Amino acid sequence: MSFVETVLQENADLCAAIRAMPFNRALADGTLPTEVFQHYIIQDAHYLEGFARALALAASAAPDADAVAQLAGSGAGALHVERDLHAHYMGLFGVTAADFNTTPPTPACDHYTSFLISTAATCTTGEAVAALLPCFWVYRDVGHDIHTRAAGDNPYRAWIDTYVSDDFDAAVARSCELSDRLYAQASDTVRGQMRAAFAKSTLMEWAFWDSAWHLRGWPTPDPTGIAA
Ligand SMILES: Cc1ncc(C[n+]2csc(CCO)c2C)c(N)n1
Repeated sequence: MSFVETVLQENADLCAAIRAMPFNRALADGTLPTEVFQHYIIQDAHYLEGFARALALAASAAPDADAVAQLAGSGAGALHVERDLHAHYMGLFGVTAADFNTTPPTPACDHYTSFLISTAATCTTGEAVAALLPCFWVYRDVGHDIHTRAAGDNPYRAWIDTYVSDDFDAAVARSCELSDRLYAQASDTVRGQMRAAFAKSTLMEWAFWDSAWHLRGWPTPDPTGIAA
């Protein structure tokens, strides 16, 4: 079995749980509370920067020119496409540059981007590419699922349409092909590491939406609870 076939089978329940999340149900029927989307879009802009950094790092260590071109191009492409989407929605939902600049990444966002960056910096290209793949795969999966159910006047229509476009499908296919190619060339040890990296990032995709739905930030220690 190819890498993609293997990990989709191994993570089928998790992917189904992601499609069923309240955040994604509310996105599909257009009832996602404004406050939740504002929180999400700021965190997603932070995520995107970390994701692009991880791709650039992975590109620098890739085993051949085709992989370097794909990873470096994908990082630049991601920043262009998703930044436009964020700018559109930040404008629509009244999120200002000051709001973004004064809102740090949440634990869910920070953990996910830190994982991607450290994997790209310290592990094999196979592992890095496997860690980066759920970003593409999960959004394609959720995008198609929501698209079939979403109402025409849904305020999140532009968001949904981005992830069912032919361009996005082609980008997902290229990421799957690179993962399959590196998996086919990898040792059993690296293959296991690639499957684990994919599962971990998929779980962090779940955690990212869960955190946004609950408007989670950093815990704030109670100074009165500190022993004298
Ligand atoms: C937490 C989180 N995960 C994945 C994506 C989707 N995404 C971000 S960059 C990129 C590559 C090309 O557009 C894709 C698919 C997101 N927005 N937020």
